[in-house]
Amino acid sequence: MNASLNSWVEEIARLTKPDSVHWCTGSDAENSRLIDEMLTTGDLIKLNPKTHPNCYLHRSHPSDVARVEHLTFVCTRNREDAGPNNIWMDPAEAHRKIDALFEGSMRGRTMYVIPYCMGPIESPYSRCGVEITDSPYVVVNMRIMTRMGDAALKRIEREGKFVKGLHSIGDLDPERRFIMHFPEELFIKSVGSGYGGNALLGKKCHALRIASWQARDEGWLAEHMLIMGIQSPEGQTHYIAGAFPSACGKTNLAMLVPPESMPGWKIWTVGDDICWMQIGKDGQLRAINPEAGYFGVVPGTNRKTNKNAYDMIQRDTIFTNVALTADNQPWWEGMESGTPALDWQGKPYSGKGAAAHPNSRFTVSAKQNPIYSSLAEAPDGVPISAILFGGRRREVAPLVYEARNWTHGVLVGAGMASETTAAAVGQMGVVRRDSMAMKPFCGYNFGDYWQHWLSLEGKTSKLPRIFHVNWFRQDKNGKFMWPGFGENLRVLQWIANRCEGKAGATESPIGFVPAPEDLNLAGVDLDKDTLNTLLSVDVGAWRQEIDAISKYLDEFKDRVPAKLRDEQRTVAGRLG
Ligand SMILES: Nc1nc2c(ncn2[C@@H]2O[C@H](COP(=O)(O)OP(=O)(O)OP(=O)(O)O)[C@@H](O)[C@H]2O)c(=O)[nH]1
Ligand SMILES: O=C([O-])CC(=O)C(=O)O
Ligand SMILES: [Mn+2]
Repeated sequence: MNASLNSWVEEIARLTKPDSVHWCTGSDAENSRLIDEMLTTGDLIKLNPKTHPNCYLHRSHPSDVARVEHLTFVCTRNREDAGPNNIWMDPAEAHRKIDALFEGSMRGRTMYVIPYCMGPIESPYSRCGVEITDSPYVVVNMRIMTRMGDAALKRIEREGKFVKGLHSIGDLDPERRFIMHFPEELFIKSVGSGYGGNALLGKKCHALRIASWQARDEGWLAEHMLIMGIQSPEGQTHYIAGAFPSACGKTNLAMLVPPESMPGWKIWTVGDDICWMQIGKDGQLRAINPEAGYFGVVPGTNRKTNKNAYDMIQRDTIFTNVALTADNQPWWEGMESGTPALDWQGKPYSGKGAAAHPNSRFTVSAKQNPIYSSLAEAPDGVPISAILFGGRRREVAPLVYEARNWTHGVLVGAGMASETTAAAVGQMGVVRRDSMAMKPFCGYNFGDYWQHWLSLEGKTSKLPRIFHVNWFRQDKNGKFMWPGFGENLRVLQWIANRCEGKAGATESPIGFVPAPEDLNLAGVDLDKDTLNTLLSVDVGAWRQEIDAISKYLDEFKDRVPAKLRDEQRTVAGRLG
């Protein structure tokens, strides 16, 4: 047994005073026992076993349904290292403040010790952690989302190094809720929330906030990206990584079903949320998915929009905050069948408002995905041909454009903006800058992060091409102009062809945009005017956009790389 791990666990037990300590093995028997206990306490509700075998519903506290960015801290010795993109607290003060809430917080409860590995156990790109929690819901979710238990513990004992995560649900009072990160200590402390992004510490806290810090030090990237393979009818596969903000389409794109009018195309999912990339021995940027499951947005999922996701959540799935039908089946908005009887809080559904919470989620093993890539567990990951940046923009951003080069692509990512969603507490639908979809997740100063991205160019000549996409442009009536979902493959086809030098494009001040004839639109229902709008670059609007990006960069003062500043001026110059 690893001595430092042991003494840390003992120290935490002295602080939190649980009734008992349980080291999780990850076994089926352990999982069944925890589920049975939660059925007894009411933490889980068994769903209809005829329609949804081994499926459970968890209802979280109504004040605890999403990530809480205003309560999420990055605690570095030097304030500037956390940057204006994070809320900072002095590490000593943060420890003091949060430890007071951990004092005796596990009294009457079991303390679970969860050794986990982010990434395939055998991959040199993977990293391990140990989460201590008093929530059995966290344990059963971590078992799906990570490689948890004995195999991870073995790797931790071998390596000696691991990220520490301490979590307690506390009393769920938002006044006593904090998600704190100590990147210099590889330590996470989270109290007062049981919601996924705040409580499954392997996910956002470790695999993004702490890992982004480690990645900068070690020369790799930890990103909020999906990873997918697109196979052409000729059998050529390109792997693409895509950064879209929370609830902006990563899961759906990663599991895309090709439209009937594109026979022979195949899609393979590698990951739907987090992507770790390193420059491989071959000079290619290679990606692994550090997760083992999906913690996905439920509303909107149906047989037409995302058949792969819909099919896989019919069994062995944990649902959080969905509605229920009269015969105990899960129900949500956009499901397109069935009727809700109880809303997500378990109250009789009144017919007013949403029955399922807009940020209700499913937790399911990646192994249940019918198109899970055969290379998803490859220790060396997959080679990335293209990186996509995208967001929800009802205006301004065209359907797709390609950056001129790496530096321009980094500016495109840095300047990204998107409308806020239900994935985090706060106002919805407000456009905000969300660099590389990492605004809530980068564990250090964005200025340094952009510099890190720029620096990759000096390390290999085989970097992927960079594109920006937007499926969310709206017409005057607020209707999405692009059909989205499976039809997004048409844009991916153009992107794959660009990577092979096979597709045409028109040069615009913001980059290369396809002309209508450059896209394969056979079989898609889209009128000419709509298509022209989707592919147009409104120079006036873009002048305002680049001004806004310039002001945004100003916030990062002297940490903004000069090269990024120059690039922004070049684009401004092109816009006139
Ligand atoms: N109109 C339209 N909606 C989409 C499209 N793709 C996804 N959505 C909707 O956007 C919402 C969120 O999509 P997800 O794919 O779950 O988002 P995500 O980026 O994986 O989100 P996180 O898990 O929060 O990081 C769902 O309600 C989808 O139905 C699209 O191409 N067009
Ligand atoms: O973190 C979560 O709980 C879910 C998620 O993927 C996100 O918000 O981006
Ligand atoms: Mn996410």
